[in-house]
Amino acid sequence: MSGVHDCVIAGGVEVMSQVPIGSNIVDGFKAGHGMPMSESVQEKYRESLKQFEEFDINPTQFSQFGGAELLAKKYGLSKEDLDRFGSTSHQRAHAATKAGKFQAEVVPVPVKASSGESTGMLTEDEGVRPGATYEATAKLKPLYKNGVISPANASQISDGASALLICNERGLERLGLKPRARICAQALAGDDPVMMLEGPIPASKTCLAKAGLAIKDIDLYEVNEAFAPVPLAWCKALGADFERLNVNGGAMALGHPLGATGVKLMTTLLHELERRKGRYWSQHRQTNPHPHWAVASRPHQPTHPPRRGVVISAKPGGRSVSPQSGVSQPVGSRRC
Ligand SMILES: CC(=O)SCCNC(=O)CCNC(=O)[C@H](O)C(C)(C)COP(=O)(O)OP(=O)(O)OC[C@H]1O[C@@H](n2cnc3c(N)ncnc32)[C@H](O)[C@@H]1OP(=O)(O)O
Repeated sequence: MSGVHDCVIAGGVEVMSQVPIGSNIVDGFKAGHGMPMSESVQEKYRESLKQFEEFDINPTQFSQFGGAELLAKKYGLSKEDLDRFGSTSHQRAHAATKAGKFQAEVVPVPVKASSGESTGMLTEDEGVRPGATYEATAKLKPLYKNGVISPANASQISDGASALLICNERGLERLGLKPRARICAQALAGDDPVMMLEGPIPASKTCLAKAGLAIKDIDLYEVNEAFAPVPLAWCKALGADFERLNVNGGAMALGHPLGATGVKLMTTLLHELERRKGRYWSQHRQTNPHPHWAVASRPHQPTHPPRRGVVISAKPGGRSVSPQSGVSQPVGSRRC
């Protein structure tokens, strides 16, 4: 809001089935606008990009898939670690769906067949595999030579939408609303653009310092499962408790409709924290090509439950190639 607006609707709509990740790069290239990774940028990171050779990944490109492989290697995460987490994500998402935990936060979507005929309402996220087991995920081959990333430990390509109203005190007064949560601190961090997926770690450390909190103070955390190594590396680096991480499953099961994911995570966290009568939650995601973001919040008095759309699984149509840049904010200290 940056001191400009009193009320802001944050959210996003993503139709990855029609507009795959990286489409703007592909279309821009076809239109003669070149590629985002110029030769000078590639030259700057030439030595670092050589790390991709081990996985037979084109070393002239910055790839999130490559970044996920590098992250797993750096944090000593095996394919078994990632696959176990992948199946846990499905099991947790299935248990939460079955228990009706998402009902209050999901806006059912009317569905039409391609013939135009109405086929009813879609009320649940589509990507969850009720019978997911480690044994089944372990059978999937890695996408790259010497790699550990497979479809079962990467986020799903999905369609989805979400929205959230954020106000300052004046905005709340004007609209006559009681808030459900207060944002205590936020942080952005830029990080290694080749590894690229490690950014939630410095962003989280800055955010905790700004909030005057330690990781042990946080009751629940959501770290986006863009790829399984992202939350697992984050957990190791922060000394966080796995049992408080993505407790209702994450993007490996529920999908990652890019522009909608941030608000979806916040909505799910708020509902779960209220159920548990917890105090603080934190949320982290890598937002290539933007800086990585972390936010610590705590609940306020509940009024109207926030809602989100269902996440609809879709077949992938493209691969992503994203650079990432950004700045770290200065660390101030404030107790929430
Ligand atoms: C900034 C950021 O946030 S970065 C993150 C951005 N997001 C991304 O980049 C998306 C990453 N994910 C992807 O690109 C895709 O999901 C991929 C490439 C990993 C996989 O794509 P696909 O191969 O089309 O996936 P698909 O869903 O068909 O699964 C492949 C196979 O694995 C099987 N499978 C997938 N998950 C599981 C599972 N948990 N258990 C058992 N089998 C599984 C599928 O059934 C399928 O089997 P089949 O070939 O016999 O039908």
